[in-house]
Amino acid sequence: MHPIVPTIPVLADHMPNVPQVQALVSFLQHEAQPMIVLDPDYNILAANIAYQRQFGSVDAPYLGQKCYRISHHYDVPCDQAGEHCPMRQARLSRGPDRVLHIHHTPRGPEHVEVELRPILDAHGEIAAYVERLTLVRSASARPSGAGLVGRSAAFNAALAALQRVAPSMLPVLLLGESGTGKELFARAVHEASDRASGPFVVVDCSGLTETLFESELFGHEKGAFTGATARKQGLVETAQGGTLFLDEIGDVPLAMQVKLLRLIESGTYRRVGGIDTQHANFRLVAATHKPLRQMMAQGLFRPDLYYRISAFPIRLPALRERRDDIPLLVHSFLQRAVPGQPRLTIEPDALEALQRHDWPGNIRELRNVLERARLFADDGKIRAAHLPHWDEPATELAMLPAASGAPAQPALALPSPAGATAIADVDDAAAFARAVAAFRGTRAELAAHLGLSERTLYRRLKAQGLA
Ligand SMILES: Nc1ncnc2c1ncn2[C@@H]1O[C@H](COP(=O)(O)OP(=O)(O)OP(=O)(O)O)[C@@H](O)[C@H]1O
Repeated sequence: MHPIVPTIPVLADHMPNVPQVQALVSFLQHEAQPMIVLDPDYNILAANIAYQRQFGSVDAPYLGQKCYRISHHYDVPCDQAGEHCPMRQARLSRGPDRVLHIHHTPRGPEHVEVELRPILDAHGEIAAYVERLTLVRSASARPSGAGLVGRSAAFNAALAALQRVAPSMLPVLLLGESGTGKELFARAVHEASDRASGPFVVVDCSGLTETLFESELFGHEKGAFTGATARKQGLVETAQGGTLFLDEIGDVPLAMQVKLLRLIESGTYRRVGGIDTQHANFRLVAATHKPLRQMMAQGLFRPDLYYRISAFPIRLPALRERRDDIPLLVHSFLQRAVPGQPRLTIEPDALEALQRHDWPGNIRELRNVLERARLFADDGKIRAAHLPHWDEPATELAMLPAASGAPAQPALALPSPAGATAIADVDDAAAFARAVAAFRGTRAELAAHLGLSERTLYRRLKAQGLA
């Protein structure tokens, strides 16, 4: 029996009579990555086997179709629909262009990296284009039970930057408000890099004293200080061959910043109490919600360290800058069903209310609001009445769902007297202190209530002398 050799589908009538293009089409057949050949008028002339497998669909023939129809369901090229069109760019520069798009695929919308290269004929004219498509697995454009989700322009810009930098060894600096997903992004940088099979080590730089910071990071020798009964491996050593994520780098004490700089510049360090030089091997990702440039001007952050870590800054958008993503995030979180509890759905009025809110606590706050609403959704449907009353004056009671009109609610022992501060006010130090004083519950509950991470809450408490 002869094996069946699949042939590359080609739109023969439209194939340019250019030998290079024809040779290319047969060459592409054996490429592992999905590729198509386009004419200068956006028509798909040929597609390789990998493309057929990943993007082809029997119900939607693509040969002879416009690429923007197939990938975006648009009637006009991407640039006329408000998106970046790589063909337009490649035509202008006569060189390759790369862009991150969301494509319709047989599985639904997916993030795809598109690279387009023009093919020139003997006269130097563009005869065709080759488009290579790479599925981006770092984030989902559909509701997903885990990982990063998003598809708004602001999210896509951050994701495109992540895709660019991940394969390199450049340090990455993630900048964004609390709860915008800095840790999740850092993990995604690691997973999209060559070091994905190595360790991903998180160092929380906040709340660590100088001595603790040094021994946590570099480890210590036996007998280095009272209580050092054995040699301890530091986090830099744990991160060997992987990624070291320095979370809240803006909180590193000045005296430690110089040691951190030395580590990053020389790739070497010494254990506390040790004399041998150790060699580090990690990729650095750092994050902060603090204005590092401003801190630099105030003498609170070393410029040499700043320039070292900020080679590739990525700004993570606040949730209010990516409101289009709220339905997607909501459906993703509702998918993350609690074991033993039925899946929830959300009514349009609730979704609208969520899209109107400003989300000072960002995605973490959204998760918490949904977790709370879950407790009131007796019939499995989240309604606007199950959400906090953001329109009312900022009191703790306004954070409770309405008593009237809402379906019977459990008598939740939700903390707090009226007059305590709600989420929107926590940037104000006095209001924050009042909220803390008025709150009755655990630290974790207080953090959830304020839309802060426990770490951020701890930092704020310490900074204001309330810890
Ligand atoms: N794009 C996203 N898709 C899905 N979940 C997200 C996304 N971004 C953040 N989250 C979720 O939001 C929560 C907060 O994210 P994360 O801890 O990464 O934020 P952060 O910016 O590091 O916060 P902090 O600065 O307070 O530590 C987590 O539960 C995370 O899983």
